[in-house]
Amino acid sequence: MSDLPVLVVEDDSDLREAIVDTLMARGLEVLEAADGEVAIEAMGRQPVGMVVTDVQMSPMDGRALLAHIRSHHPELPVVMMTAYGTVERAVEAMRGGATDYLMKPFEAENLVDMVDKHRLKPSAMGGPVAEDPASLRMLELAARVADSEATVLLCGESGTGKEVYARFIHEHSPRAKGPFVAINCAAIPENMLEAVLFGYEKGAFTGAQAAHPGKFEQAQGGTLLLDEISEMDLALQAKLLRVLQEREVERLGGRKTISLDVRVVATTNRDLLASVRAGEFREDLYYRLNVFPVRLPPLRERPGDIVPLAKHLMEHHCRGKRPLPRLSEDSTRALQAHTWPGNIRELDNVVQRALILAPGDEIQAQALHFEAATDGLSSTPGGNGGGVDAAQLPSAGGDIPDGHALDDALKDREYRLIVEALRSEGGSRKHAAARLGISPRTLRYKMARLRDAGVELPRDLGAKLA
Ligand SMILES: Nc1ncnc2c1ncn2[C@@H]1O[C@H](COP(=O)(O)OP(=O)(O)OP(=O)(O)O)[C@@H](O)[C@H]1O
Repeated sequence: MSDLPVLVVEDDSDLREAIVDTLMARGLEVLEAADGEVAIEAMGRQPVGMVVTDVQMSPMDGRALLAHIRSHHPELPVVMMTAYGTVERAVEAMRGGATDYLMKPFEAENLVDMVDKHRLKPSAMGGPVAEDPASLRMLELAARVADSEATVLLCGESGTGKEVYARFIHEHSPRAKGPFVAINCAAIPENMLEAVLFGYEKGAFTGAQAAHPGKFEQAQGGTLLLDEISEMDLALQAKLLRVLQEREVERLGGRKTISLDVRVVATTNRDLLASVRAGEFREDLYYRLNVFPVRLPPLRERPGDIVPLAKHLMEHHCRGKRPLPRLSEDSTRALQAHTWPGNIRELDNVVQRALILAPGDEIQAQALHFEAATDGLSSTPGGNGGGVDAAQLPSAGGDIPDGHALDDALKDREYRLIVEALRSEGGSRKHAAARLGISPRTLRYKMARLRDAGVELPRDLGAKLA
């Protein structure tokens, strides 16, 4: 999505015009209002990325506007413009929850710096698409917490965008210039995870031919994302807790401790508190990670995002390859009617399939094939059980990747076997793994790899451990 507009609220029309012109000259989208009431109306019509407001206005002044914003959009950045010499006003504004203040008269550069520093920039660096009010609230929250050093725990179903939000938090934090290092705790074999996280010295174990810094060290000065933290075994959880408490790490086989300056963001698609109750996750680690929990709602709870996300994903996949097709009205309706158990990852798969099936300039509903396994059988408009009917493939010149047919067929077979095994064992990973003749860890690993490859496992499966 494009950047959210900056809302300028000022009753002095000359000053308002000057501010608006200054911001527009920098390429920013701007909305204007002459007092608090008009500003609230404008915010009701469309989301904004920041408010710059005067204090003294009528009928509704800046203080009342700020109070309204804090109760309706708690995380929206608000900069108050106060008259020179009224320091008390500035203090009062900050107490009322203003993000910052500008003392009048101010230079154009000060204004621009202030706006650049605080405004929400969802489109920057592939940031989250957020159009639904629920997503905007989440984005505001993420922007607010980004500014702090707090450990963040992002919880949400698989495919809701936890990693996207983790990056957003990093990119909007004072550590943005530092590294962002991600590690998927479920995708690394158990016996390797400790070495990967904490690093090792040469000879620490068979095969350690050279010293290697761990992910914690690699993230120095930046952010470390511990993805799927619930999948870490209890012994390693204890070591992780120690590292987080002491803020220092010791490489495997090493003797010196290395001080850490790393902000940690963790994600989970399981109810971590339930894992604590079940004795699978350490309570002390849970509380250490849960300093600032952010829940990412499933896509079905933010319907206003579905079409903007579909367009964003289409743009992403078409860039440099083909002109962007339109979504027909019936396909828009079908997208909105689906419940998206696999969330945005499922939407991405649907979009990619549609682009293959509809090489023209419009995507019709029959090109939309929803995941077969998500709701048992089919939710495809064409009622084909979710599978792609060969008759619907474009005859020639279609954008079908070649050279991966065997690979895809094997992945497909593996996926089906895993789903079948999980189904027959009522979702128990332990028993499904036994049925497949592999360890539960390997099953978890394969499931994570499938997810990374964009394959969504049915939501009702794969959540139980025993
Ligand atoms: N708000 C968003 N805007 C744009 N793309 C998004 C958004 N949310 C998710 N995506 C895309 O959807 C896919 C899944 O997102 P992501 O990997 O962040 O989900 P997740 O919740 O971390 O999933 P999992 O729990 O399975 O690891 C990615 O391709 C990501 O780029």
